[in-house]
Amino acid sequence: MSTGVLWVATVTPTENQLSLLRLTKRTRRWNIRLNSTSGLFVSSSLVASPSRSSEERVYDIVLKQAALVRERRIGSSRVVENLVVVPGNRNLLNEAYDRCREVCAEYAKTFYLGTLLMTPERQRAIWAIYVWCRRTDELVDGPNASYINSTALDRWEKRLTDLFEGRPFDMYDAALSDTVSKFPVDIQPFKDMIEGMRLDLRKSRYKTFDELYLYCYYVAGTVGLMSVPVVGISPNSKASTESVYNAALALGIANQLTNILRDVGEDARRGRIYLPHDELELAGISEDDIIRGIVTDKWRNFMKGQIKRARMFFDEAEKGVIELNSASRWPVWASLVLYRQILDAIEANDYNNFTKRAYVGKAKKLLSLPVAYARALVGPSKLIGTKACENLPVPSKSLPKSFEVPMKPIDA
Ligand SMILES: CC(C)=CCC/C(C)=C/CC/C(C)=C/CC/C(C)=C/[C@@H]1[C@@H](COP(=O)(O)OP(=O)(O)O)[C@]1(C)CC/C=C(\C)CC/C=C(\C)CCC=C(C)C
Ligand SMILES: [Mn+2]
Repeated sequence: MSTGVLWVATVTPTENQLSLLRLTKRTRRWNIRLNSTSGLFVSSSLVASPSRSSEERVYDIVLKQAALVRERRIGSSRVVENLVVVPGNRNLLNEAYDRCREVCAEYAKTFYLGTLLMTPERQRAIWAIYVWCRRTDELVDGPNASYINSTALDRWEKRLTDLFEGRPFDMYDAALSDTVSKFPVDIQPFKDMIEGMRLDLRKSRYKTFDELYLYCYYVAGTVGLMSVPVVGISPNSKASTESVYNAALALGIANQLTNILRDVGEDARRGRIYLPHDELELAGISEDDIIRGIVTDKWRNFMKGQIKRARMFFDEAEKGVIELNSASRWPVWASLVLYRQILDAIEANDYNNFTKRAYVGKAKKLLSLPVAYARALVGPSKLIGTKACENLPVPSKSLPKSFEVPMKPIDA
């Protein structure tokens, strides 16, 4: 493959040829699509699905997750068979969480640092969720990936159901089993992440942004939905639960779009293109151009549009971070600020994401932490979204406005 060749096109597009991004409230939430007026791009989501767009379908899941948590139908009442906390088990559980901490500290150093500000119960829970996500991703991306098929993923899902029912298979599962018994975390986003891995096994091209959006939800938006019940919503928040979940989903999507844009060359070498084919076509970029890895003005312009879209998802996510519990805001801000900087790094590399890895240097990372900290000092002040729950006749005791306190003491 002729990688590393930098070719600069002589044609410079005018500003109005660059993609514009629009925020429409068609479905009560954002519908980010590339503008068709320039002739470079079309809206992909509606072209692809004559029925309901992925955004609409995913939004239904968001609503359901928010409702489940509001009604407190998940989490605290679950029966945990094998994890009845007797004195001996408490040590085992501590050890299980400790292993999760080690994995997190090893694989996600900066993020791990951020979690240290959270309450001990929350950090342990986030480590356990992190480890499960990392292991799930490793199934299809790790050293044993070539042995993984849908049957293996079915087995992994069976293990997931078991651990949610209090029958963990190993130590890491035991930590998560304990976490999901203490925090109102639902199984659906976990199942959906496995679905994303299934999709990854059978699909290597995405026709439209609508298709890509669904993939991003599966592998990353789900992380946002899993995390909110643990990081918790501030007791001072006046925002609706849905709007916070929506922001969390947006953060996952933004992170994954960023991942994709950073790894275009690497993914293409693995035979995968996670970019909307219709948008590539309209930009005049062929698959072959991507495989050959040539940076042209067409490519730069295409990338500008994609980066702009990813940033809009980050902006959407920002609105929700301020609504989170004070102690959880710092790690979330830190992860948001650091990930978003990868987009700056792609720009700094003159959009050569074929052969140059966009990364945030150590110094920049360290500088970002106090920035994130300062941002985390700002808590909820304004209303975001509609307060749908306000009109519901719910007894106040059963409606946790925040999850400041875990459902029951961790080692009780
Ligand atoms: C209101 C509001 C904004 C709340 C915040 C909600 C929240 C905490 C969201 C977290 C979002 C987040 C960190 C998403 C991760 C998205 C991601 C990068 C997914 C990656 C998928 C596959 O990627 P790919 O294979 O293409 O790339 P790699 O080369 O493999 O990287 C993942 C790798 C899936 C697995 C995800 C993880 C291992 C990360 C899991 C992280 C957590 C559970 C911690 C989140 C918590 C905090 C406090 C940031
Ligand atoms: Mn991966």
